[in-house]
Amino acid sequence: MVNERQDVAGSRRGGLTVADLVVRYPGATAPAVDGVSLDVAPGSVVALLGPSGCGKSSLLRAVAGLEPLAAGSVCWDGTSVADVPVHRRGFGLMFQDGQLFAHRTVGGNVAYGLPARSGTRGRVAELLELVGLAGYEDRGIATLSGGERQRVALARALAPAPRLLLLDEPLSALDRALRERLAVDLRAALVATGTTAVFVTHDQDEAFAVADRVAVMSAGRLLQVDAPAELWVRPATREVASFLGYEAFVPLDSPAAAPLRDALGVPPSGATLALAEGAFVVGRSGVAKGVVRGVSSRRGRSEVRVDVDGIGVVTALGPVGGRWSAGDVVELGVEPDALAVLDA
Ligand SMILES: Nc1ncnc2c1ncn2[C@@H]1O[C@H](COP(=O)(O)OP(=O)(O)OP(=O)(O)O)[C@@H](O)[C@H]1O
Repeated sequence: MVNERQDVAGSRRGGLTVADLVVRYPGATAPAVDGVSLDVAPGSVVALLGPSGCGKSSLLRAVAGLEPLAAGSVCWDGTSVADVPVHRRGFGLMFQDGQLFAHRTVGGNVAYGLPARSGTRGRVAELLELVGLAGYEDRGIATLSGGERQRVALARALAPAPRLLLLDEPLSALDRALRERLAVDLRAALVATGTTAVFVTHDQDEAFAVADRVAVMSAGRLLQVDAPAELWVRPATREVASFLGYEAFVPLDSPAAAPLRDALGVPPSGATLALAEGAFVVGRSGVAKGVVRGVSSRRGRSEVRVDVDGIGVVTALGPVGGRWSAGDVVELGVEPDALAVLDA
């Protein structure tokens, strides 16, 4: 387990500081959040990433003030918010189903939460433009697609310029293509407004697309907190690596790992090498061989399940339109970006 250690200056640091937080539900055998410490710097976006039931929402809700803390603290700019009621914390919330007001127009939804004064129209227009819905003010909520509704929910959440925006799986009800597009737009809107945010998701790609730092959670604890690229290249443990999508693990000093070591330029050691999908590429100048077990296609590219001696069955990528049959022996090249070395 990692925890972001509070240094001596920790209590003076700006933004959100969660320390040793525990959330326990009545009757549950284990705490839902089990001693989590995490800092979110002003203007930065942190994703809480982990499998279903690991405690992401409980942590978010505790920060919002919607769940009582069994232990630990939640501070903003170094001051505890324990005694501050939910609506006074200045934190915004956005959920999977945007919870829009069906009887209000788009503009009416976005304006909700803004003080009634002149200039509201301009601010609403500005926010709608920010989320890619310029000119939607008078549309009824019932006439919008799911993706448009979440864009309105985002505009509404950003409208009062919350000092912290808490987003609980805001894209997970949408289909994959839309989710990928909205994740990019969501990040752009958060960055453009300088919003400090915590974003809950169980989707690695989404976490990587939206956040400056990703906090990987499991069973109520934080396993690793790092920038996306850092996390991908240096997952701290096998559990983190597996959750990120690494699918095979081999000792770095095993004979089967030799071509992979060469591709990475690392010497043999007691460490473990993790292989993600695409670590092997079919047809690229061969440094290894594999036996084809099955072939599928994703976005035109071939995904070839290959059995590599000493490694096992892994997913290699192949060119568009490649044709292989089970039992074929194929030459494999190596893609270093799909490899990571786990410390011993
Ligand atoms: N109101 C509640 N009462 C009792 N137990 C709860 C309650 N809410 C959550 N839990 C339990 O706490 C644990 C963490 O749940 P939580 O919703 O925080 O996980 P999560 O990572 O957000 O999961 P998901 O991605 O499925 O939403 C789970 O074991 C869950 O069953």
